[in-house]
Amino acid sequence: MTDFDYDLFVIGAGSGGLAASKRAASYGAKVAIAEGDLVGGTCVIRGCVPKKLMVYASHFSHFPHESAGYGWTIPEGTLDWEKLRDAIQTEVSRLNKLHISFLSKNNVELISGFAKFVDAHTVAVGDRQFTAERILISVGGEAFKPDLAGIEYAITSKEMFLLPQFPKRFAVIGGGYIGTEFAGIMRGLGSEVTQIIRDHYVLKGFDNDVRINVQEGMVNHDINFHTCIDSNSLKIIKNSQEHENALTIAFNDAEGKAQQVNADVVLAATGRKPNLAPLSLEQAGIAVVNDAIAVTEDSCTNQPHIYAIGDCTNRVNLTPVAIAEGRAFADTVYGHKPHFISHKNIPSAVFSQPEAATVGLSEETARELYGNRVKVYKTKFRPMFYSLAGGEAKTMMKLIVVGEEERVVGLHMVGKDAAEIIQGMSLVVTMGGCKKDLDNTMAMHPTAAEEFVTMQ
Ligand SMILES: Cc1cc2nc3c(=O)[nH]c(=O)nc-3n(C[C@H](O)[C@H](O)[C@H](O)COP(=O)(O)OP(=O)(O)OC[C@H]3O[C@@H](n4cnc5c(N)ncnc54)[C@H](O)[C@@H]3O)c2cc1C
Ligand SMILES: NC(=O)c1ccc[n+]([C@@H]2O[C@H](COP(=O)([O-])OP(=O)(O)OC[C@H]3O[C@@H](n4cnc5c(N)ncnc54)[C@H](O)[C@@H]3O)[C@@H](O)[C@H]2O)c1
Repeated sequence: MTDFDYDLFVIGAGSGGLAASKRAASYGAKVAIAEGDLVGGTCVIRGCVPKKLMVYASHFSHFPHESAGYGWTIPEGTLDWEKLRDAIQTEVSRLNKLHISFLSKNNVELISGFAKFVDAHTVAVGDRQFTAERILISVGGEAFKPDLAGIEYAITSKEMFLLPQFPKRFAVIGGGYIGTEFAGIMRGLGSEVTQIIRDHYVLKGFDNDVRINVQEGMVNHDINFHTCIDSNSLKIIKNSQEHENALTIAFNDAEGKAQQVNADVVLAATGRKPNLAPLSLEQAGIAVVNDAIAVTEDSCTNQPHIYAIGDCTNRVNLTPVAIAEGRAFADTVYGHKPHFISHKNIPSAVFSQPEAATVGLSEETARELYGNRVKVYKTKFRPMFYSLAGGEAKTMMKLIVVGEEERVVGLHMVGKDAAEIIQGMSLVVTMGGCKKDLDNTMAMHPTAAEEFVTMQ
């Protein structure tokens, strides 16, 4: 028996908080979860799920010309944006209700409202206060907009799902996951798209071949690029109503020459930051480092009974990671099955067009770590689908191996079904497999994935 209202109070019902609260309750803990917005969090409400549905929607525009080579005559279609937007919101709302019902089925009490610390064992939600033996912070992150003139005219990924009108011209600032994914989505849905980035290529931090091949594919889909721009010179100007487009982005290019891009909607996809300001962390004496909650390997903060998981800790900001951290916390603290997750070799996909997926080390990082013990196998080909469909689409696959035994330390792919293929292939890296294990695996023909087991 404790004198607290709850054994565990979870702040934030997103991917991590939902997973942790249900797992802790399954071990018999008395659990409450506070959510200030819609249950489901970034991934379900304004991230992975509605984004992937938009990716699917954007693929249909390729059908008329791709199917022509296969003998079909499918007329060019038109997009009803409001219908798509509302259908996605209906699905989001179904998932929101489903997650609420999962909480109640798992005996987790939902408390609606934003929570903040009163002291190290007390949390306030509105004018109610709750005490708990342990507290888990899983408040996620929010879009970060740089301090540029006119930045208030740019929207963030959150508003992309709720656009009142579909933009004829769309511009995105940023070359990370979100900018690159939305550039592809909006192009596929019919906008004229310009992506404005600070580097030579999108997706900094990924293997260079991935970066180059994604960008080449995007250019082939008629996405305009401004690369190596001077980000200090960026500004967004609101145009008068007579102007063809609502906004103009002005900036200097690499040579210092002034450039302008007109657009109806500008997306600032310039990174995300942990959502800590409303929490009053100082009331509980919780340490923050580089704008994120500082945690140990087992997700414990500097207060031994307060834990933090997911994007608010800024380790690897992906849904499966937040879920795994949440479950590891609950298993360790309430299930007496202590374990923590490894943040190495986490597979990830960018749902750009072409799609990219990766696990393990890039060639550049592998060479830094292992020098000339690194060997690279690489292939680039036109997938069979396009032999009749036409077009320039290519698939690139790359295998990074180390040492005489040729241990596989990295796998990278750009092209159709990259995410589905790399999810399966990631097992080789996790299990410490070698090139010979791939060689000993019989190919499945005709597939694109078979290239990974037949590369010479
Ligand atoms: C556009 C976009 C696309 C993405 N696509 C992918 C993808 O394809 N694959 C992938 O793996 N990841 C993707 N991500 C990342 C993924 O969404 C996050 O990594 C994941 O949601 C993190 O989970 P979390 O539990 O840490 O936080 P969140 O899911 O953000 O949940 C935090 C919750 O806490 C609530 N909250 C915040 N403060 C308080 C408070 N004080 N009191 C009460 N509640 C509070 C918030 O309202 C929110 O519901 C995407 C992100 C974005 C923005
Ligand atoms: N498919 C997925 O798994 C997926 C999809 C979307 C988001 N996410 C997660 O969300 C996180 C955030 O995504 P993101 O794309 O917002 O961030 P990011 O950190 O991946 O990219 C931010 C981009 O903005 C640019 N930038 C930053 N400040 C700028 C400035 N002042 N001027 C011009 N450019 C500037 C950076 O150079 C970079 O290209 C990702 O790191 C990822 O963890 C994952």
